[in-house]
Amino acid sequence: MKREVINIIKIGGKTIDHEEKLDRFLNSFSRVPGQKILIHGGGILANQIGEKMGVVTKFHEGRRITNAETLELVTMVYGGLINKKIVAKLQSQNVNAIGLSGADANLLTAEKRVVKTIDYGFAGDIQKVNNDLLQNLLSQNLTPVICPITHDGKGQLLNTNGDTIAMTIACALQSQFEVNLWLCFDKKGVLLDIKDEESIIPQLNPSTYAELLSKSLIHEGMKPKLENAFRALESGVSKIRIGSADDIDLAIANEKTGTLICA
Ligand SMILES: Nc1ncnc2c1ncn2[C@@H]1O[C@H](COP(=O)(O)OP(=O)(O)O)[C@@H](O)[C@H]1O
Ligand SMILES: CC(=O)N[C@@H](CCC(=O)OP(=O)(O)O)C(=O)O
Repeated sequence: MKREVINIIKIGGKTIDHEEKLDRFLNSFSRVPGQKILIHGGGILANQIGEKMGVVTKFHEGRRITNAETLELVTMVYGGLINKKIVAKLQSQNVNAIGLSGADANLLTAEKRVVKTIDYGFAGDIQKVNNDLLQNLLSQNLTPVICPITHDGKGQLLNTNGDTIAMTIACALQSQFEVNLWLCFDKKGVLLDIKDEESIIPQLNPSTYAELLSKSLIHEGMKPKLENAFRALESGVSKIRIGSADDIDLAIANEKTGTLICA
């Protein structure tokens, strides 16, 4: 039986931070046909508001080290300001969006990350996705808009990378849907030379990815993005692309755009 297509799209901080870019993207998103889910980050705005509040956070390999104060900041910024702003903008485009964190209706249960080498603080690794909830919302024509805050089921909120949330939801839904996962960011794709915006790599497979890593051509936020993209591929997600939020129209129209992640 042919499975229904679902588009799972993630946008990052540099789109959210730019009002015009965000509006342009949401306009395109509102035209994406069929079932869809939007996952957003917001790292840049969290940094900016944090600076005003005197909360400065550190990163390790593209992931935020989240102490108690930072957790309060990101909960307010991701779960409050950004999530509600996006939902309101989508409502104005006649998309019946519903804003959620991982704690809402137990959408995403996570465990505090424990690694020997570094203390990430209140960073969460996702354990479980509430598939039934997502299916339920989608069947009522609601469009989930998910922020990068999860919970441990014992009252503790956790901060989880937005790309990781998109990947995990894509993997969880791929047994029921034909999943298209789009990780959108500020460049037109994964670049061979970060200084050359046109040096887009059209396709990446595990061996070309390993080569880029060995040549140190993947830095900062691109690391978790690609780690997540390849994990989705291993789990059988059918189509994964990394590209610009400006090109989502092209991507949905099946035009070749950005970087395709393939086996
Ligand atoms: N090879 C690469 N190709 C493209 N971008 C890269 C590459 N290596 C590092 N980057 C950086 O990764 C950034 C994307 O990560 P990030 O800022 O975390 O995105 P987002 O917030 O949208 O998830 C790009 O803006 C770029 O500065
Ligand atoms: C643990 C962790 O790193 N969480 C991320 C969540 C936000 C995010 O993913 O934002 P972008 O998509 O804009 O980068 C953070 O706080 O930066």
